[in-house]
Amino acid sequence: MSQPRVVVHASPDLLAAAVAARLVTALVDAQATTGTASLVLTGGRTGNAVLEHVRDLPARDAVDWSRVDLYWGDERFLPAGHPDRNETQARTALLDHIPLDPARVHAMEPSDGRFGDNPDAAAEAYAEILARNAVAYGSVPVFDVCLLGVGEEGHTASIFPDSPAVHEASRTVVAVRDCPKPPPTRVSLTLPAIRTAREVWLMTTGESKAGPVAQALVEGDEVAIPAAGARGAEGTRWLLDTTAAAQVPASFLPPKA
Ligand SMILES: O=C1O[C@H](COP(=O)(O)O)[C@@H](O)[C@H](O)[C@H]1O
Repeated sequence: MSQPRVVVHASPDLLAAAVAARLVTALVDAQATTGTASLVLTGGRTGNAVLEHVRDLPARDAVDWSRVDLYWGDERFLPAGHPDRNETQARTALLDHIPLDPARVHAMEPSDGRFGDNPDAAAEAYAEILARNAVAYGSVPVFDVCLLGVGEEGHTASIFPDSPAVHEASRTVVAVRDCPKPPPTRVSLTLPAIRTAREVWLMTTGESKAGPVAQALVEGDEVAIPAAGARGAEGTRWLLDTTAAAQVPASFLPPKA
C-alpha cells in the first residue's frame, strides 16, 4: 500500500478546481492506457464541488465519458431521487451533463428499489455488481481513482469510527446502521475494497476536519479514524484546504522554499 502524500490548496474552491483538473487528467491517462477508466464517486460537499468544477471545465471533453465506469463509495439508503442521496447529488452536479453510457453507471440500490427497505440485500447486490465487473479472479473492478470525503469524526465512505464496517475484513460492501451522521442507514464499500483502488484521493476542507486529518496521518489508527485506512495500491493523496491542513505536522508537507 502507498504512503499518503498531502497537497494543500488556499481555499475550498481552489481545492475543488484543482482536484477537478487532476481528475480529468487521470481519466484521460487511464483511457490512453487501457481504453477505459473506472471512477469511484463520493458524496459530501467537497466531492460535489469537485464534480461541479469538472462540469464547467472545457477539458472535460478530453474524456470519453461513454467509456467511463462509475461506482459509488457509499450511499445514503433513501428512496430513489431523494435529494440527500449521493447519486442524486452527483447527477445534478455532473452526471446529467455528460454523455455517459447508462449501463456503466453503477449506482447503489435505493430504499424503495428491488430489495425494498433491506440495506443488507442492497449491499449484497452491489457486491455482485462489483464482482461481475472484476477482472480475473478479483472481487472488485480495477478502480483507477477512488474519491473519498472525510467526516468530522474521521469517517470515510460510510465507515464510521469503531463501527462493524471498520472491522470488516472479507466483504467488499456492507450495510451500515445507526450512523452518527444522518441518515442513519447507508451502504458502503469496505476498507479492503477501497484499498484495491490504484489511487485513493481523500478530499476535505474546513476547520472541523483539521483534527481527524492530522490524527489519521500521524497515528494511522483506522478504527479510531477510518479515513486513515483508506490507502491506494499505487497512490494515496490527501487533498486539503489550508484550514483542514492546519494541524498536519510539517513533516507531511513540502519544504518551504
Ligand atoms: O455523509 C457523507 O459524508 C462524507 C463527508 O461529507 P462532507 O460534506 O463533510 O465533505 C462523505 O464522504 C460521504 O460520502 C457521505 O455519504
